[in-house]
Amino acid sequence: MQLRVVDLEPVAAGSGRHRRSRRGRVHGRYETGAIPIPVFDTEPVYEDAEEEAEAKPTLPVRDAFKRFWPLTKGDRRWMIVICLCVVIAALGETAAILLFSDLTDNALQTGKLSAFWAPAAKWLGVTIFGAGVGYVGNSLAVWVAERFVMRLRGKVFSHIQDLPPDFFQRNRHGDLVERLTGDVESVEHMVVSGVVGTISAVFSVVFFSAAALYLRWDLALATFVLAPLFWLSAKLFSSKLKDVSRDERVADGAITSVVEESLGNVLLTQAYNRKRSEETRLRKEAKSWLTASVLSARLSERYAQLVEVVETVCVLTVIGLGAWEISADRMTIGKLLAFAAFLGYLYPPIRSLGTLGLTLNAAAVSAERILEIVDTEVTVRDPERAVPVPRRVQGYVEFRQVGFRYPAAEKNSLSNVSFSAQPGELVLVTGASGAGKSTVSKLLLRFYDPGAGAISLDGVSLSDYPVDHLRDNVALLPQKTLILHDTIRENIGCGRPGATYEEIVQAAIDANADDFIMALPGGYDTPIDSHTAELSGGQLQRIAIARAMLRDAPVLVLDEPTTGLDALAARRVIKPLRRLMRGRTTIMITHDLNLAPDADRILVLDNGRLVEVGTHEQLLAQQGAYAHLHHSQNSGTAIADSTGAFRIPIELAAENRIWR
Ligand SMILES: Nc1ncnc2c1ncn2[C@@H]1O[C@H](COP(=O)(O)OP(=O)(O)OP(=O)(O)O)[C@@H](O)[C@H]1O
Repeated sequence: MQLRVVDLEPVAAGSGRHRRSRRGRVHGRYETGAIPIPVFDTEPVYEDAEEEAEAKPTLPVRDAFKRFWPLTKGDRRWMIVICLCVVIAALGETAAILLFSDLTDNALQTGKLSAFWAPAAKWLGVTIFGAGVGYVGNSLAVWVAERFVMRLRGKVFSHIQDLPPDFFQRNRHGDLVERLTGDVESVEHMVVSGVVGTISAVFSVVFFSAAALYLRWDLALATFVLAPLFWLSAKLFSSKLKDVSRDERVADGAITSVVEESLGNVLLTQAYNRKRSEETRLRKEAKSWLTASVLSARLSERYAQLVEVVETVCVLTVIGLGAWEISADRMTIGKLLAFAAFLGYLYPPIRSLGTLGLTLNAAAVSAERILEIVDTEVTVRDPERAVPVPRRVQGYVEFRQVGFRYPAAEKNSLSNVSFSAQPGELVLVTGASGAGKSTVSKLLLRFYDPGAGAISLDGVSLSDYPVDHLRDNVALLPQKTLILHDTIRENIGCGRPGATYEEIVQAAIDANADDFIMALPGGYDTPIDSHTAELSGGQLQRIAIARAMLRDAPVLVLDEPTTGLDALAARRVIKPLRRLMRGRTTIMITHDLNLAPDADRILVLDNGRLVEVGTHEQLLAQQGAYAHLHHSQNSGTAIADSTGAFRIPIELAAENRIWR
């Protein structure tokens, strides 16, 4: 009938990848091996060792608790039920021990079997009842704790998806994953398990102390005097364990980083014969990890053994005192055994309460890390009051004196940019690397709102469109081909949820993708991802084009659609792209001036300013920035783009007029 619902001891060592979940864990009756390693195992895996060593929670535990407590709404009644189960189970255990004492004194000592049955039946009854209560309480505790984790993770996940692109540039993905997993669980240790566990520990201590006092108040007082020894042991080891466990986590994080980076750069490693140096890097980090984890294990073991010794000292002291009392005929053997049993129950919750502060501090660090996400403001929201907007826009785009600066940037990325695109027009935005081209696309998709000026679609400010509605009307084909880890069918189908199989196939046919998809053994049901070996970069791009076809948005934003493709692959992509652009307003961000003659208008950006506007012929005639860019490509003086790739000279494509 054990019901120590929650482990109050600090989270076990190891980073998220090596963490052992301790939620819902039930204390063992005489458990001394639960090693309270005071680890803040929720700090960023990727931070510098020095930085990490200094990380301390600056958020008071009480404030952290207040921020997350509202998430228990709806489950608080269950938490009360769990606490009731805890109280009943503690009472049951107390009763069982008293019955055991009764049984020993009345049945065993008197040697009459008839004296056995009544207390034995009561003891069995109490145990069965307690087992039922324990089962209900423990199951409920795990259920409530998991629901809290699910709710908190869902909330943070939902918020994170609305955050602007610069948030993801500032935070490493591995660290965000860690916050959504390990940190969320750590907060649960404070809010749900923490509350239930504290109540559980307090009631256990009260009942077992009361029973011990009832049995023998003088022996009970001796027990209480010895209890601080547990607290002293925890204190003796806590700071050392904290430091060494942090080192372990830092090393663990470093290993993860090396592996992640190495796998991500495997081509570089192989092409430049860096295998040895990568292995050396891993070995170096693995050595630090080994040292730290062995040290941590040794310290933990020493702590566990010390607690064993302390507990044995306490039990022996009490038994010694008891033996003295028995020899003087002031105590029965049954009472002494019952008393020793109470000690076995009493010390674990005392130990838990002693290390409560460490658990809460660890959770407060996690809470801080989660709040950093939750408190990051979503920069774009739906309009507060509904404005009538067309369901499907015509595609008239206008930028009016738009200025924009990224959060925390020192200078504007766009200044005073004005242009317009009529429905069905192709507007090409070009300029040197860093000129602000991609920023135009981010503002059009409303990842950010402009700091100055206005952007409108069909004459309605973008901020007056509900965000989802706007993005239904403006489709983005980004520079990096975005491929889901799913089947080809799903990858195309996500362009328009609910699209039929026939519509998906038609989109693939229009994107010149059907042939190579059907040549795959699994056809449209072939699972793919962005590193899939069966498909080339150009083929993946055509799947992305098919997705955009299916989306059928009146406005299209193409961000460097041929970047990363060789001339042949680029040529294969261009036909379907032209099909996609037909009848839609297209804003094409590109360095590649091969595409310029097709454009109705070309915008040349320089340092965030619009320096030239016109058709290909007009701008060439002007002999300005555009003519210079064009000349660079045309003369073979290849210019490097943001990715360091060099553009093909314009003659290459001009031979075939691939855009025509
Ligand atoms: N998240 C950001 N925070 C601060 N500055 C940024 C951010 N993103 C971009 N910038 C800056 O804004 C300017 C314009 O960037 P943008 O990506 O629009 O240029 P681009 O013309 O598309 O460049 P490229 O051709 O290299 O992709 C650059 O100076 C860039 O450093």
